[in-house]
Amino acid sequence: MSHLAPNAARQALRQCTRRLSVNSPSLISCTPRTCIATHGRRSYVSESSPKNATVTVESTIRKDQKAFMAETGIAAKDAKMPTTGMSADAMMSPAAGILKQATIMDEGTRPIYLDAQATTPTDPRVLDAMLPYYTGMYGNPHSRTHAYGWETDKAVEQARKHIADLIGADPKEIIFTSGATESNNMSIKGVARFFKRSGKKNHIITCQTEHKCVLDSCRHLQDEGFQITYLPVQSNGLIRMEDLEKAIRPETALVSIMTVNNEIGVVQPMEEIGKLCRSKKVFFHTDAAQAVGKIPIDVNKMNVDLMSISAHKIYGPNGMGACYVRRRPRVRLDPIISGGGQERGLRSGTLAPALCIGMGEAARLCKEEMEYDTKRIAALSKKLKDGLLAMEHTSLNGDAERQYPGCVNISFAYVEGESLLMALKDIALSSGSACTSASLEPSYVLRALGSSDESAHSSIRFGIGRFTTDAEIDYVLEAVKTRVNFLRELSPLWELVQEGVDLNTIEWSQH
Ligand SMILES: Cc1ncc(COP(=O)(O)O)c(C=O)c1O
Ligand code: FES
Repeated sequence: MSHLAPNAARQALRQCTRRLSVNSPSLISCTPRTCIATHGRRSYVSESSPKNATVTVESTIRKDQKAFMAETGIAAKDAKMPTTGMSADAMMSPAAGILKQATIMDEGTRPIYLDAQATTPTDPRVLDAMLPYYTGMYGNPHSRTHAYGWETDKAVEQARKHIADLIGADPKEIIFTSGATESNNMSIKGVARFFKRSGKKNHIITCQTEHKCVLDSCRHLQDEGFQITYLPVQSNGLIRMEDLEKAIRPETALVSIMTVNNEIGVVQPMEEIGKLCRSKKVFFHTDAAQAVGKIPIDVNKMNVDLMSISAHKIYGPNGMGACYVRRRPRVRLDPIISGGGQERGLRSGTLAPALCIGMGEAARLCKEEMEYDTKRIAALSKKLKDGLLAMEHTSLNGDAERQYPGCVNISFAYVEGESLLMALKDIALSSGSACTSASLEPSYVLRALGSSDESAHSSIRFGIGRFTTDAEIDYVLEAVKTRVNFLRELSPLWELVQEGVDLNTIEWSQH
């Protein structure tokens, strides 16, 4: 049974505003129960287990929309079905057909969301867990003298336990932060500055394909006199263990290598790195923002000493994260935020209970549903990858085996990435990380893999998440195929390729 009283306010909050497809009727909202019946989305009402929901999750938009229309009385003419094939007329009249379909959407409709690495939608069950801590239960969890403080503290500690359980840690080793950016700053600068004070070590090893917040933290430390080694990666995106071993020196304080890359999804050899670092008595930090909750993580098996986690990548709230800091052997670090000494003195400031509790619930759900989510996401990923790679001149970026399936990065040769993104406006996609998406520079991650500027420019990241549906993938596949073909037809280079000209043999005149 649902644990929530069915009053009007709750009903309103439970209304789902998610749109399943670009062509869904505008302003859809529904309660979880009607939603699961009509739109195939997993219910967050507790009596519905994910297993029971499987049958509806895979239902098609077409069927969903018929049911929705019958239920809401929306006339068929008002609700367009997603077209899974282009009409001959549209193909004949490209500008009027193909791009129009991409850019002109009914008022209120939103693109299909396929950018799960940038952020994930908050799971309604997470929001449910958070709400009481924004209203009645508003105590400061650090207040020790009354029940308001005690009840909030209890819930915050329960959340801490859920996060610890997800990564095989002790709850005392979880420090709440504002996100993975802060956790990365805290780990890298904190360990480095501790060692600098003790005058012992002044060297850090990281990797060229890390997230900007890791690279930038290292650059700041360089200004403070630290030496940094930026390890290269192989063409599959993985580091070479020999390179790491060679780079470790007696002065090395920390190795920071991410678990899952946010642009290409490759999973670095965590256990091997951890084993090597432990044997050399070097602390091992990992940015696991894209890994925790998605793949099994055990900080002890991996010999990880510090780990950065983000709540909004696991269907939890934005502006929330955690840092795992090992207690045995104890990791020493200087705090970057000082004050009242909360969070073991490592991160002062009053906690935001609702955010902590939301992150805890998100972690609990990830653990409980990881097997189920992984199966679904892997199946959708396979379908997408197989479909896209069956097109001419497309290639997968990153190692095909050691890759988190929810992150699919594909290069479409002879198509300019920005043009393709513009032609795919009905799908929310990105060519790389959200924080660098405003820049027209080719991705530094793909460049580190050895991609040419052109190839990096023509790459798109497809991020599949918990709420992505089979019908959405069908739509995306068809749309990408049609629009890539359309853009290629406009490209003079493509024409030459079709004529059998090897572009590498052409000497371009300089003007
Ligand atoms: C690998 C990686 N590290 C760090 C971050 C930053 O996380 P947050 O938004 O929680 O600060 C992100 C998200 O953009 C990420 O993908
Ligand atoms: S509209 Fe909420 S998922 Fe159906």
